[in-house]
Amino acid sequence: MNDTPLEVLVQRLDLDLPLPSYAHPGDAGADLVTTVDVTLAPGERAMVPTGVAIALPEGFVALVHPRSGLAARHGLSIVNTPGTVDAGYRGEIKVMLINHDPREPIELRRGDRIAQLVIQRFERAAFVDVEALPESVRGDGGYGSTGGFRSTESNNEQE
Ligand SMILES: O=c1ccn([C@H]2C[C@H](O)[C@@H](COP(=O)(O)OP(=O)(O)OP(=O)(O)O)O2)c(=O)[nH]1
Ligand SMILES: [Mg+2]
Repeated sequence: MNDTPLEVLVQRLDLDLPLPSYAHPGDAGADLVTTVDVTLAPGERAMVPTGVAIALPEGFVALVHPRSGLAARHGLSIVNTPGTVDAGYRGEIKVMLINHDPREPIELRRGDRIAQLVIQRFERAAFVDVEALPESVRGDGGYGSTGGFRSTESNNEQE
């Protein structure tokens, strides 16, 4: 891993709240907080503001990922996980939270860490229109073609 961090400009739209921050050295995700109190009923979703806008360098994307602890403990996730923040986006980063718990509401307080931002390089593709694709070993097998949980399981109706 490159030791020099990538410089990302952050505009704090709420100066009482912190910049995105990594909990440990080497972490991939920098935590984002909510600027508002919000309660999510079971099954409910909400677009939650984080109080930050960023300017990514060209060729980078920021992905908004759920936090696994909140998912495991409370069933909190993100509807469009991972959310995609484009390099050209200058608006506030928002997180489309969802409460997957069937029974318990989730109460979030302003300043709570609700999601994490992972910054990555990406490739831009030139999409080339062709009539046929090169062959591959997998071919068009998918959607469980290799079996289920155990590799011994029968995997399709042809067997
Ligand atoms: O979790 C997210 C996902 C997206 N965005 C912002 C940044 C992103 O650059 C913009 C557009 O996101 P996306 O391309 O995923 O949404 P879309 O429905 O395709 O909207 P658009 O037509 O604006 O591209 O919304 C967020 O703040 N949080
Ligand atoms: Mg889009």
